[in-house]
Amino acid sequence: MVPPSQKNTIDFDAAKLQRLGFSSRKKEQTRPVSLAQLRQRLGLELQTSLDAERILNMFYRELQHLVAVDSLGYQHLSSDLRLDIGQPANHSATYRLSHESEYLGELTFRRRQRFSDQELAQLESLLASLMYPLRNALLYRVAIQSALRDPLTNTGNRVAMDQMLSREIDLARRNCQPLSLLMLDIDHFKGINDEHGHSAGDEVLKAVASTLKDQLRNIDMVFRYGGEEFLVLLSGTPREGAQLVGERLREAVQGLQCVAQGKPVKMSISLGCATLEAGESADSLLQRADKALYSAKRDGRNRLAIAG
Ligand SMILES: Nc1nc2c(ncn2[C@@H]2O[C@H](COP(=O)(O)OP(=O)(O)OP(=O)(O)O)[C@@H](O)[C@H]2O)c(=O)[nH]1
Repeated sequence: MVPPSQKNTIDFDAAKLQRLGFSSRKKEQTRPVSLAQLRQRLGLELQTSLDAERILNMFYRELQHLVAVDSLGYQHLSSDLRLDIGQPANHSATYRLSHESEYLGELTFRRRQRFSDQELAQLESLLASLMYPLRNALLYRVAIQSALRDPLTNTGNRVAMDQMLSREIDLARRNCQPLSLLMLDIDHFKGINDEHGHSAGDEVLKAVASTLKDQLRNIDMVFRYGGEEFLVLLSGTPREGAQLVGERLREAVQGLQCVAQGKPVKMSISLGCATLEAGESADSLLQRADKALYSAKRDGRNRLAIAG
């Protein structure tokens, strides 16, 4: 994604923080403050963002005024959030965070020297300032994620695909790297629905999606493009590599053993593969992949065709 022009951008967080007396300059950051002062500062500063990573980074930075720590680790697995700031060290203090029985993740402070009881008490007191901002950030993250995911297959949806595709095209151009995509469609899916029922059809969609995700390194690059159509984005991958990946996906789906109402469900996919050309738009790349998919269908299905 191209960063917004500096000229037209007001960084509200930075502007607000400077007005409140929080400068990002290193010298001022290390000046010691009292626990009460720091809690007040954190109370103001942490509410300036809804981004969990940013909030934890601010917390880590401000924390140094009172208790110097070498690193801060955080994880909230169900939000797929994991963060390590600073340098590893052997002494640690870990806290399981929760608010009104809502789990908010696990936070670990690390340091080369042991923490004294007084320091631990201070850290615990500061954690209270983190609770609400972190909880809001986690809720925001869930909302954003659900807006970008297809709930049935847990792959990216069309909106996510559009965003990711234009970002990947920009990156591929900037870094002079190849970018390929596979457009794939389940063969005779209408027949599966008709013969086994719509809910069996849904199960097939889920099974295919999870096979695609299992076979690929980066699960964020699988999108449900239409009813029974998926799109796989392969960054840094030239045509030959994409062809190999496509064949692997085709074989994996063919090998799936689904059963509906005691009867086996035969499954296969057809794929169209296209690799970004110099100066090509996202629409043109998608169209070429779609055309290739169409010719794979026309030539008998359960096969991969390469775009011209
Ligand atoms: N179960 C289920 N079916 C869906 C969903 N979305 C689309 N479909 C069905 O997918 C079928 C797609 O049928 P077609 O476009 O004719 O394609 P096809 O039968 O796969 O035939 P080919 O692509 O030519 O091999 C339609 O019957 C849709 O109703 C969904 O979310 N769940």
